[in-house]
Amino acid sequence: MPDSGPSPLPPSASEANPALARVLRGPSGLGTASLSLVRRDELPVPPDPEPPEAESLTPEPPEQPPPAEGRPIPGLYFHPVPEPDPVRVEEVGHRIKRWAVDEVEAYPPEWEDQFDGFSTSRYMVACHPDAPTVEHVMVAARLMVAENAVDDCYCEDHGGSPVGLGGRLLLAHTALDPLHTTKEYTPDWVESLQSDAPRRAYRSAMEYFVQLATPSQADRFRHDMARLHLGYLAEAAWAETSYVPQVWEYLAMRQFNNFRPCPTITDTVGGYELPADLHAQPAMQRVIALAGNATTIVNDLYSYTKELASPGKHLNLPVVIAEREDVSEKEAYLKAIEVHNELMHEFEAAAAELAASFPDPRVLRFLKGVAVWVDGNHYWHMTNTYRYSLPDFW
Ligand SMILES: CC(C)=CCC/C(C)=C(\C)COP(=O)(O)OP(=O)(O)O
Ligand SMILES: [Mg+2]
Repeated sequence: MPDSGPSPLPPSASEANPALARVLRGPSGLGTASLSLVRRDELPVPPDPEPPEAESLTPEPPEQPPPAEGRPIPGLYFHPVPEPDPVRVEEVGHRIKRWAVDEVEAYPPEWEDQFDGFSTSRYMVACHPDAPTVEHVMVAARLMVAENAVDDCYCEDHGGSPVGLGGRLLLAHTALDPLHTTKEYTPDWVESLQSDAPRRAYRSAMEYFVQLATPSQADRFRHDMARLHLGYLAEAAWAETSYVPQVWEYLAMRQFNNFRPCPTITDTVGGYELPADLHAQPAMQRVIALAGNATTIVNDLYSYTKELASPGKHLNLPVVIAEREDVSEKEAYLKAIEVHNELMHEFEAAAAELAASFPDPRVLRFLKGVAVWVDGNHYWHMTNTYRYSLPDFW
């Protein structure tokens, strides 16, 4: 298996937990090379536009973009990641914009700044350093853009609303999980898939995804997307009645309205398969759920000020804790950090336990892929200063 760089854990944590360190290093030894089905491609380095001057023949080191900015939330438990490969970031950036603009018309020209500010390519390259080709990263990038188009256009920022959301989500879900019906009604359904940006994006992103995924990986993804849509519906139902859930109820909703569909495609994007019966093991399901929950509470923390500034009451963990536990905004935010940290520790403990008890190389590589996704997700939130800013609590 290609090593994707240094372990995302600081040495002390890896040393303290050899099973976890092994998970993060990934499988090695006889037979494990075949777990990567495709070799990682290298992008050609573009030629210099000007031939070098005679006096400047001393080779200059290649120019690197400055490291991304952003500061971590004080007290948050996370692992730093290496800066994502800049050549890949640029290439994925070009390709994803071409896809979004030309192939699926995912957004109107006036949203271009927001599309660029989202930095899909940096996000996905950071989360999938073991993808064997740029096209593998693109599969994750298209799905990410499509998922955000649905969230923005149906649920939130760009004209979304809780009213009628169930119908819209169900019809969009058929772009992932096709309708099988009579000849008379099929053309109407096919036409509907082109009728708005979320459906065009879902349909196209899924078409690319199934070309790389096995049938069981595609089915896993459909199931995770149904979970996500269920979470959106609970959030919308509470918004319609102005219900502020209890903290545990909020956490249950956020386990579904969750990043889960992103880390669970790590094997498809990595060019191998975690077989369905291993994916379905209860211990694996717990690891995946904890990883999804930690990554999603990271979003609640980094997007806190953005959501406070948005119209109406936007639920996130600090907001719900403040209201339901009758504490100040700052106390609630600090408690939400503790909730996140406990989820992260539980995730790592569960992953280490599973790795030790089930040292199948595909399980180890998948666990590593999920752990790297968790760290890349934190990196993206921390460095996305276009989108997020920290509250003034320290
Ligand atoms: C990419 C994907 C599967 C997203 C699904 C759920 C989702 C939109 C999030 C977990 C992000 O939460 P939120 O809607 O609060 O996003 P922002 O805070 O607006 O970035
Ligand atoms: Mg948020």
